[in-house]
Amino acid sequence: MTLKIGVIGTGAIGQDHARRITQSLSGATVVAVTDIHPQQAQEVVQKLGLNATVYANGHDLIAAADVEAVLVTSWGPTHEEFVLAAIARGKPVFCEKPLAVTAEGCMRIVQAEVEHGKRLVQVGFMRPYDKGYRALKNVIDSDQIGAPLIVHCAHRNPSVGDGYTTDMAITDTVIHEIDVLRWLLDDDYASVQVVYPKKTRNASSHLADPQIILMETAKGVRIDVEVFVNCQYGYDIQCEVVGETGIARLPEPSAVPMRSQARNSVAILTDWKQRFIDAYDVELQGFIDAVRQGEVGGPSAWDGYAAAVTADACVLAQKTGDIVPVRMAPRPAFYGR
Ligand SMILES: NC(=O)C1=CN([C@@H]2O[C@H](COP(=O)(O)OP(=O)(O)OC[C@H]3O[C@@H](n4cnc5c(N)ncnc54)[C@H](O)[C@@H]3O)[C@@H](O)[C@H]2O)C=CC1
Ligand SMILES: O=C1[C@H](O)[C@H](O)[C@@H](O)[C@H](O)[C@H]1O
Repeated sequence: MTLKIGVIGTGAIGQDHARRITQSLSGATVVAVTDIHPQQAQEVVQKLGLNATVYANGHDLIAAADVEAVLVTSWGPTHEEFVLAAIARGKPVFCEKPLAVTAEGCMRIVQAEVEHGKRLVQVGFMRPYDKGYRALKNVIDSDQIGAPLIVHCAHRNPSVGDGYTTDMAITDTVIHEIDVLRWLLDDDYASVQVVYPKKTRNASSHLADPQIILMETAKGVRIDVEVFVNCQYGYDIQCEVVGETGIARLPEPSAVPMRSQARNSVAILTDWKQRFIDAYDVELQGFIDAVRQGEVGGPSAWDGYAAAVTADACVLAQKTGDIVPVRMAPRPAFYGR
C-alpha cells in the first residue's frame, strides 16, 4: 500500500521533500500538510497538485487517522515536540536536522523511542547517502590510505541572512560535518575547540565569520572544519582525509569543464538543495521503503543526540575559547554497539 505522509513545515526543505515524494520517489503520497503560515501551506498543495488536507497545527496532523508517517521540516526549536508526539502515537517520523536544539531534548526523544520499544525516528542527516561521501568511506574502510590521522573540512555558503547567528554556524551548519565524520571515521568525539580567523567584511556585524572548529576524536584523529557562510563564490563542501599511507578527498560534484572567453573553468554550485539532491532522494526513499516494511533505519535518534552533544560543546567552546570535552551518556543497547 502507498504510504500516507504528513508534512509539518512547508518552507524550503518541506516543499523540496514534498516535491520529491510526489514527483521523484515511489511508494508514498503526501496526504496532509501544516504550517504556521496556512496560506503558504495551501499554496504548496496547489503548486504541487497534492491531494492533501491542510491542518491547523502539527499535533492535529500527527493525530489524523490517514497520516501513517510524519515529516518534520519546521524550524529546529519545534522538532522535539513533534517527534515526541509522533512517537506517542507510534507513527514513524523523519525529522530534519537538528533532531532537537539541545542534547537534553534529543535524550528525551531517545528515551521515548527506547520506551516505545521499536525504532520510529530517522534524522535528516543526508550526507552518509551522498555518493561522494560513500566513495570516500569505501577508500578508508578498504584500507587504501591506512588509518585516518587528520581530516580537513570546509563548509562554505555564498551568504546568509541577518538572522543567522554565530551559534547557528554550529547548530545549523557544521552539524552536518559533526554527523558525517562520526559515520565516515566510525568514531566519536573527545573534545572540541573554536578559533576565529580575521572576520570577513561580508558578514553581519553580530556574526563571527569564518570560524574554525577543531575536534579530536576518541581514536585520536584531529579534525579542522572551516565554516565560512559568507564566502560569496558558492556552496562549497570539502573533506580531505589524511591517512598513514595516503590522502583521500571528497569528490567534487560533476560539472562540465569549459574553455571559453579565454578562460578554463568548472562551475561551482551555489545551492545546498542541488549539491545533495541525490542524497536527499536516497535518504527519503529509504525512509519510505523501510516504513512500508514495518521498520525504520538510517541516522537514528542516538545519532541526533551524539551530534547535539558535540554541537553543545562547540557552542560552549565558541563562548569560552577553551578546549571543551564532549561527554556522551552511555549508548543504549537498543541502538546497537
Ligand atoms: N538536511 C538539510 O540539508 C537541510 C535541513 N534543513 C532543516 O530543515 C528545517 C527547516 O529548514 P528550512 O526549510 O530551511 O526553513 P524554512 O524557514 O524555509 O521553513 C520552515 C517552515 O516551518 C514553518 N514552521 C515553523 N514553526 C512551525 C510550527 N510550529 N508548525 C508548523 N510549521 C512551522 C515555518 O513557517 C516555515 O514555513 C530546519 O530544521 C533546518 O535545519 C534545512 C535546510 C537543509
Ligand atoms: O542544513 C543546511 C544546509 O544543508 C546547508 O548544508 C547548510 O549550509 C545550511 O546552513 C543548513 O541549513
